[in-house]
Amino acid sequence: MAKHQFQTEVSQILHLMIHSLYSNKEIFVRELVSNSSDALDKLNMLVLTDENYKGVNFAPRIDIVIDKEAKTLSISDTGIGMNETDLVENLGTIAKSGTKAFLEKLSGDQKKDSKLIGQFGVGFYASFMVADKVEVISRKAGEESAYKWSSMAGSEYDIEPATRDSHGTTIIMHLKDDEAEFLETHRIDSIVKKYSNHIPFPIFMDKEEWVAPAEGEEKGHNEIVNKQINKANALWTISKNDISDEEYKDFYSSIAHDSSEPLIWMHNKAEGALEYTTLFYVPSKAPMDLYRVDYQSGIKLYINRVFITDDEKELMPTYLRFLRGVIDSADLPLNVSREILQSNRVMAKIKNASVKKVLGELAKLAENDTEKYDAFYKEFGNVLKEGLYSDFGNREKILELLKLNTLNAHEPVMFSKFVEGVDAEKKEIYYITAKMSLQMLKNSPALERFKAKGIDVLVLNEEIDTIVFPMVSEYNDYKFVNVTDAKLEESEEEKKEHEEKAKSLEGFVGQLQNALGENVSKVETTFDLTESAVCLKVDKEDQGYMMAQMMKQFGNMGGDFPAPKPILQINPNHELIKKLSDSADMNLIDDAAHVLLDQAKLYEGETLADTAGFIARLNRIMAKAL
Ligand SMILES: Nc1ncnc2c1ncn2[C@@H]1O[C@H](COP(=O)(O)OP(=O)(O)OP(=O)(O)O)[C@@H](O)[C@H]1O
Repeated sequence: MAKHQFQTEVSQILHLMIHSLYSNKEIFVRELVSNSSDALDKLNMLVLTDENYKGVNFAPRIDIVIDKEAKTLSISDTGIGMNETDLVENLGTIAKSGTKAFLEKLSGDQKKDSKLIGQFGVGFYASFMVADKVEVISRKAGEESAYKWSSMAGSEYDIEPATRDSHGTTIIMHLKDDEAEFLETHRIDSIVKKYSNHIPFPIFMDKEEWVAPAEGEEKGHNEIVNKQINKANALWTISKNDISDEEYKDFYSSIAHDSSEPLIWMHNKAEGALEYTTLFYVPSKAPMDLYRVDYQSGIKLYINRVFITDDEKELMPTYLRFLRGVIDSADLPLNVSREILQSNRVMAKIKNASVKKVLGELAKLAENDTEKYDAFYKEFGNVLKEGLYSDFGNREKILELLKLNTLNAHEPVMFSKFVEGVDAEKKEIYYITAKMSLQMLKNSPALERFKAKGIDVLVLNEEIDTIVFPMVSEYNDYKFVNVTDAKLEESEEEKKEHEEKAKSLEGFVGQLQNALGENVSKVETTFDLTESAVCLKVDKEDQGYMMAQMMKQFGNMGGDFPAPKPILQINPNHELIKKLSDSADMNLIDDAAHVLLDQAKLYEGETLADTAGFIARLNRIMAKAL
């Protein structure tokens, strides 16, 4: 017998299973049956596509055996099985790099919630919630030797040679004394029906059945019969009308390893030139790895009911990575490889049509059920926005699904609703974007001229907004215009008045410019402000700005690159500017120029490089006023 040490993360998970999790323990059955089903899926594919497995007998079944005397519950399958190396790699380590990070992030309450187990991908270890000792006897298809893995949790496990008549795996759980409920046939029967009714393979168990008295007999009797206890029909192959909501929800739980109800599902059968079925679910809560690069894909690909992969992120675009479900098509070759999948025309067509379908269903939801849509948007709205730059073809549809804050509205509004209010002749969608609080952004001086004219503006304050919206230039025949670039109409009279005023201030502008020197690219008058004295504008002709934009496109979001010099705009109608421009005190003008520039920077959410200088200048100005 060879002793092995668990990888540290496995020990931590086992500790969690044993000491913290106590709600909803029954899901260990779902996890083990799901592993068996995966093992059968894998063998099925190999037998159909790999010469080396041609001789292997594929007789798919899962057997559950209860032994009340020994207090054991066993789950067996005739799947691919594991050899010694597989046992070490699969049941002694955790391959997924995200798992440790999740573990560290879990709060105390979350640690007690076994709903999260599936998300860790630690399904097998759930057996230790109910068992103090677990044995796994397995033989890999096509190999002669069998092995027994056994562990009582803690930090180590054993592997020794064993015997098994044919390929497959048996998990034997020695149940803890207070887990006797899992030795009751009816309990296991109902758990299987709840979570595993629609896995595509039959599950058998001994059940006691009443046999009526035969002729000549007085009394009937109970008999033990080995029976199939699940329906074993792949749910997505059944007609929509024959599936109840409960069945849809239970199937979701079994494929997504999530015990919360899904928010919505979309079941679609395409017939015609291309035949395929899709069943997609939107979870009600974001999976924990949603924002990790190594997130797990939630879509399983089947070809004519034969499982192909659940590890292909290209099946659906990344901005829809929250979807869970199944794609099944009869029009793909069974021995499809990852490379073929990615360049396969049939797959591309299925993907395109599926994306359109999902976006369409989401649009319907937005229209018909605001409450549900809001729940969806809260969890996945920001992920959806990623599609604005990654899925050019569907940009319009994605925009229509967004719910955004605007200058004039108190609550986020649907983008299409916002567009209805946009000037139908000018067709310009104005937006402002910066990562800061919504209130602060709404107070930006750049919005003052829009406030004065009552024009609504999209106020986009999420980090993702600052990345994607500058790349969105159009929506149908509307143009996206950053507020700083917007040219709002002014009358001939206004124009003349502005020109005159600007001319009269030329000298003062020059003084400010001299005072500020290298700190600005220039100073100019603006009539766009109503309340503020000054504001900053980026100089798009500035080389530094162009460089920063280029860096952004190459993925370095501005990084260490020096910020381009701003233009300081002054409001000639502001009391302060009026008084200052009349002053002959050059020291005062010098101090005020710097304070005004710092003030404008603070409005932009920037921090000041020279706080002490700012305070000293401010104090000098105040002292003069006293
Ligand atoms: N019955 C089985 N037959 C063959 N291999 C199995 C079986 N049960 C588990 N395994 C192997 O052990 C690995 C670890 O199983 P575990 O349930 O911990 O995670 P997982 O199944 O990979 O993830 P998830 O539970 O999220 O689906 C599996 O990926 C599989 O390779």
